[in-house]
Amino acid sequence: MDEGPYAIVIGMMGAGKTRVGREMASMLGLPFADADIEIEKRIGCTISEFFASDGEPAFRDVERDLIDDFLGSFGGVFALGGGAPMTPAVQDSLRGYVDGGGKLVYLMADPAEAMERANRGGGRPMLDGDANARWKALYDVRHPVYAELANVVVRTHGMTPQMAAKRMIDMTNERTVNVTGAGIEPYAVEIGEGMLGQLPNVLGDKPVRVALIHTQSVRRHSDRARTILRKAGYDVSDIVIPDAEQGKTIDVADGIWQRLGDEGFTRSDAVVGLGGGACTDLAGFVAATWMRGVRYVNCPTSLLAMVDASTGGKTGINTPQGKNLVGSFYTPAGVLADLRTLATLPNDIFVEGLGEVAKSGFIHDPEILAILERHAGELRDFDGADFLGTPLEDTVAELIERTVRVKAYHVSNDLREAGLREFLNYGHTLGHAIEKLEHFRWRHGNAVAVGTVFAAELANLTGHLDRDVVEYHRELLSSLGLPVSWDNGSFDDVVALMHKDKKARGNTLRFVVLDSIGHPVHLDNPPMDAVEEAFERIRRP
Ligand SMILES: NC(=O)c1ccc[n+]([C@@H]2O[C@H](COP(=O)([O-])OP(=O)(O)OC[C@H]3O[C@@H](n4cnc5c(N)ncnc54)[C@H](O)[C@@H]3O)[C@@H](O)[C@H]2O)c1
Ligand SMILES: O=C(O)C(=O)C[C@@H](O)[C@H](O)[C@H](O)COP(=O)(O)O
Repeated sequence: MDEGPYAIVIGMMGAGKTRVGREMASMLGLPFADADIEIEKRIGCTISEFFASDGEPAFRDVERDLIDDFLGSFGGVFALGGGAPMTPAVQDSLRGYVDGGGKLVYLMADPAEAMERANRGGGRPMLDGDANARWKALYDVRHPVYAELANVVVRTHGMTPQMAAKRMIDMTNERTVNVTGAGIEPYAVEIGEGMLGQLPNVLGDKPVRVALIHTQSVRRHSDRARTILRKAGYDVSDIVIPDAEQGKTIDVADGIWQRLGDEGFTRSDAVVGLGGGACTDLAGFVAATWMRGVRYVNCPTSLLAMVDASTGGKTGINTPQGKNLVGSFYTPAGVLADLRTLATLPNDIFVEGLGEVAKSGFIHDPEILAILERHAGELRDFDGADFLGTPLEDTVAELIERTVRVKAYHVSNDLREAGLREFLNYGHTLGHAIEKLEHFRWRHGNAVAVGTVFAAELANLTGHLDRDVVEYHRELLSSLGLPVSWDNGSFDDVVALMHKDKKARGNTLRFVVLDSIGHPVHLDNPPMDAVEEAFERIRRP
């Protein structure tokens, strides 16, 4: 969300909207505004006086106008009066705010505490008479409306204002995408700071032993996960695998099967994969195969794993012949994308992940492309050490959520890749060949980026795509620091590898190309001279 309040706080009188909202704003270094205070400035008297002179309907009109003004122009934390969300026009505005990515926080205090605070000092026209009875009656009417409108609910019982503000910040950073569909046990992809803390909730109480599979490079995060798991009472086996594609092999899987056997892992035990996409692919493969399938949770720590690899249940390993040639569709019990892990992610690996983000924009969500365009410079200069708590974190969280939504849409409708899901493979037909020919020294997201330019060229040569969209691929990807050309292999070698692509059928090569942005189509068996010419075009820098 680029414009409008960072967060809007709603809730009952006395819930602490002003106190906690102000605290939250100050922690974030943002301005704070309270609608009631702003209204008093606008009407030139107290709200009680205005109620007495003009009545509640006139007050609600002023309130509605002011809220609309602030929705369009105020960038901080905005607390509304308790009755504001009851006005239908305000409800419409708040729904629009949430639909546009806004965070509408329902601050829920303990009723006794809230009543006591609401009564303190008087001056609340809505509580005239028996204040507690009035508060309760209002609560009965307002609570369902608040709960329906808000996309974040924060319970503050027993918390200091500082604790509640911190909780609001953590919760407003959380985003959830649900994956459902035929053949899928529904699960959630939870995105936000501190998500690793949810591991015990997602694993549940059936597993006694948990295999925590990770690489050395994410030790800091796996240490945290191990502590969380041990505190929750699990018997944790810490399993370190070789980094990146070296971990996606049958030998590594075999080593883990041996350990699981030696350590008495049963069918009710579980696997946690914590790391980049290579690690989550391997961990998922182990989970899918151990005793024909045990529960597993993915904790992606790279951008690419957060936006793509951790969701959808494609698990697998490479073989000497090619990429991901052995594996299964096996759905995780949950995905916890803890943004804190990005603090250690090197710049080049973050940028690589943007390749899959852009792919999802090209095939399905043009708003992703618009966000990438608007923030290209900041994204290209990503520095994990200086990332958390910045506006860039919010941008990245939105990109992750949107990209996971694209993935969830395709996976939910076609888990086993009978057709629709193949669109997620945009750019991969050449991309996987490049990775293999480069002996995996080229990163996956970089290879996919070049692969999307190749697919765009092929679409242009076969009459699907206008030239300017091909050039748009090059411009956008280059602006993000991604490669758009590759010249380190022969056409014959590339074609031989393309025949091993999982979209190929018999001797037929199959590609995903675009008709226009957001409209992918299948392209089966295109003329080989067009494939070769598209390849020639991506060889030129
Ligand atoms: N299953 C799927 O649907 C799917 C989708 C896309 C990609 N993939 C697979 O994912 C892999 C690519 O994923 P990737 O780009 O994450 O590569 P990767 O797993 O090789 O990770 C990249 C590097 O970053 C390191 N790293 C990861 N998180 C880190 C962190 N927070 N701090 C420091 N270092 C960190 C890793 O150890 C590794 O060295 C490929 O094998 C690809 O085939 C699978
Ligand atoms: O989830 C999918 O389906 C994808 O194709 C997502 C791809 O981005 C991803 O790289 C996937 O691992 C490729 O799968 P493969 O079947 O082509 O090996």
